[in-house]
Amino acid sequence: MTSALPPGLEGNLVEYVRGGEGDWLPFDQKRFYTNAFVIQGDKILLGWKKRGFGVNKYNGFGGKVELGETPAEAAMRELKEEAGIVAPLEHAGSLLFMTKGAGWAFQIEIFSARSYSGIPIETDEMRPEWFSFAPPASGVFDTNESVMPIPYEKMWDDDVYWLPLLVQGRKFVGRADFVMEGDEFKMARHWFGTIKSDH
Ligand SMILES: Nc1nc2c([nH]c(=O)n2[C@H]2C[C@H](O)[C@@H](COP(=O)(O)OP(=O)(O)OP(=O)(O)O)O2)c(=O)[nH]1
Repeated sequence: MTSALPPGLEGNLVEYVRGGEGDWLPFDQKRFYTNAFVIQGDKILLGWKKRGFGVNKYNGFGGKVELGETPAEAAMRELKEEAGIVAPLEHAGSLLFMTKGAGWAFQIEIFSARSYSGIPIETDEMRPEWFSFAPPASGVFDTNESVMPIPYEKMWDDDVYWLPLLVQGRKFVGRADFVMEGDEFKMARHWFGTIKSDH
């Protein structure tokens, strides 16, 4: 399917999902961030963000790319700083994330790994917790399950569109624009694609 890519995205992308309305938000520069997810069997490690941007949401581990670092180096550093573990991270996708009024965009390089060493620990920034991405044998999750399903309702609104691709090992590129509604960020428009050679 051919459709115009949102501003700021490029490459040989095939639309996977889009939604929302209104103009894409304008930006004049990108700032670079990382986010890393560790998978073990049918479980994924998320962290409950205890402070700062995205507080009180579950997310992968990540933050700003510092001067002189590559995104891959920053992703390794942040995973160690925020969860206390080391993992062979591989690039999984890219997300251009905008908030209304900022005037600049977050360029977030997303990484994943299927093994790790060390023991996940709670840090000042994150409380790590395992979640399941496989449906339980019964088809229904009950609250006595020791590992709960991925808590999309407590994550950024766009994650539900690309985290399943990450779990499947399919590379993705997307954009998500957010506006404030009361004291909450709400997604106003989004577009996600997969990379053509991936098909
Ligand atoms: N899953 C997901 N993560 C997002 C979205 N938007 C967004 O900024 N993030 C991530 C990218 C970064 O990992 C994190 C924001 O970085 P941060 O503010 O924690 O950066 P930092 O750790 O360097 O900050 P600090 O320690 O210097 O205070 O949130 C999103 O829509 N979905």
